Amino acid sequence: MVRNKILIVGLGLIGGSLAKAFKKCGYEIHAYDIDKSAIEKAICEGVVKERIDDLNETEDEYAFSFICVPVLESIPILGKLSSKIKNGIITDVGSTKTHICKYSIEHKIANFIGGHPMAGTEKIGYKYSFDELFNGAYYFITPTEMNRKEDIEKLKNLLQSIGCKVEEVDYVLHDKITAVISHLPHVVSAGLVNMLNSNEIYCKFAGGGFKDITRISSSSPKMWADISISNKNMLLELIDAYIELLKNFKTSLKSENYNEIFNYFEKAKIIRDTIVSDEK
Ligand SMILES: NC(=O)c1ccc[n+]([C@@H]2O[C@H](COP(=O)([O-])OP(=O)(O)OC[C@H]3O[C@@H](n4cnc5c(N)ncnc54)[C@H](O)[C@@H]3O)[C@@H](O)[C@H]2O)c1
Ligand SMILES: O=C(O)C(=O)C[C@]1(C(=O)O)C=C[C@@H](O)C=C1
Repeated sequence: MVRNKILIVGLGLIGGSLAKAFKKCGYEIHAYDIDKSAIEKAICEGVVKERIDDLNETEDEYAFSFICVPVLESIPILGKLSSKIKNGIITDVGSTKTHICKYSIEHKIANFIGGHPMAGTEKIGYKYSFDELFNGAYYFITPTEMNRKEDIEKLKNLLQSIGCKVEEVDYVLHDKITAVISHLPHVVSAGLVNMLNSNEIYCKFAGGGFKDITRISSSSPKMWADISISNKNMLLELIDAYIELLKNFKTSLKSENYNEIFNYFEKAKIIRDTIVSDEK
């Protein structure tokens, strides 16, 4: 294992941004992607040193290997990598953690530690990646009983070196938190856009408010289909709770209960203003 070598599998928005941030810190980056053009671009830019053509041939030479592909693709890749990489730490960036952590426990992959940066954009692919994406962002890691304390510390140190605020959390709790603050909002945002049904008049006049609440609907459909399936049970519960909330609003509106309607908006304003004022 070489201390300064990092393997990135999936050189898209997140993998590319990690590669750029680690390269800036002096690491040598090797990368694998089914889209070879992304890697060729990164080699031309001097971000990636070497393209890996076949994961089955991966050498056990990386201090860290990051799996940065859509979540349903991540598990077979972890299977392949873990049969080759025995010394370095393997981690991922997937938006859900239960599936992959359970897989690592069932297959006794003690050098795998789940991870997930709470930073991203609605853009897709390496060309939109940038080295500052994770600077100042929360980054969940979801260690399990199997992991060695020193590996957890090594991963934390690496992530802190690129500016992340690392939070250790249980993988089931992780999927609950992200279902509330990320997965349901993406389902709702896409729903609002789908309500327009490509109607020309609605699309023409959609203004700032609509664009703000639906920015994230320009994200990768593959990434969000994978996340939805992977966090199905949490998401189903939340969709029920959200429908209930809308039903209550509907009842207040039908009866023109002004106080209830006012409270619905006031409560939201108070909570959101707190979240936004906490941002640095
Ligand atoms: N975009 C975000 O805001 C965000 C934030 C945090 C975490 N994530 C997670 O990061 C991961 C990657 O998302 P992204 O936004 O970088 O997506 P992306 O589409 O920009 O990049 C994914 C890359 O993986 C490659 N890829 C896909 N399947 C592959 C396979 N089987 N083998 C090798 N390469 C493959 C694609 O060619 C692409 O280059 C996802 O698991 C997502 O849940 C995304
Ligand atoms: O800012 C965005 O575009 C995002 O959607 C980023 C976002 C999020 O929902 O906050 C998306 C998925 C991730 O797993 C983490 C971050």
